[in-house]
Amino acid sequence: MTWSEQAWVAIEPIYQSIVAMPFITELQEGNLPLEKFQFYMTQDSGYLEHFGRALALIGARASDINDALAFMRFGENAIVVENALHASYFQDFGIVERGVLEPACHHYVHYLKSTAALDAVEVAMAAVLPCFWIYKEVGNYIYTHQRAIGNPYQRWIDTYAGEDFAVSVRRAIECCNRVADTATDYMRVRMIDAFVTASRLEYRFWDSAYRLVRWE
Ligand SMILES: Cc1ncc(CO)c(N)n1
Ligand SMILES: Cc1ncsc1CCO
Repeated sequence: MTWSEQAWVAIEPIYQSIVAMPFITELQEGNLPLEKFQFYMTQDSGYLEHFGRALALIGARASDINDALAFMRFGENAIVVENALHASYFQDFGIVERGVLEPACHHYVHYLKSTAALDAVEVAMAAVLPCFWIYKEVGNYIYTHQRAIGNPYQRWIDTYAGEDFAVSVRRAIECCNRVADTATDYMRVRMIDAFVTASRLEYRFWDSAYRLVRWE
């Protein structure tokens, strides 16, 4: 099994709980309450900025120059997507400002930034992979299962189900497999652990948006 196949097996139960969660089923049906989507959008805007910074840092630390270039571009794209959210989705969904990073988002971005800064670069690549891969799978899942016509969240679905995003996802998976190929068994295990941790934080991110979890 390749590293990525092994990693996906490790998170399959988490992925199955993600596609079953009300945030996702209601997004798919187009009946997710606006307030929950607005909460998600503001948090995701903060997420994408910090995620972009973490990706650029991984790029700076990558051993292979092509991996460095790939991750710097991912970082750039994440910030471009953030800017697009601000320019259009915020207006479309009546969001005035981003506000603070609430607990789930705060936890996730700081996990990614500290891993990118202080852990082995292979582990950092594995930690950011769920952000690519799970979104792709969820985007595809919603796209193939949706029945609603005129879904207000269609643009979100199209972004992650689209081919541009798929290209980045394949590239990120390929980087992880390549670094895993020459890594020690111990490093490969730490990469899996990081992949699992980030997948749990993906679950939390949606769950907290659904429940509107804010700082006390
Ligand atoms: C929380 C989260 N994870 C992954 C992505 C994919 O970019 C996103 N936009 N938000
Ligand atoms: C993973 C990811 N999410 C938004 S942009 C980006 C990098 C894709 O190039």
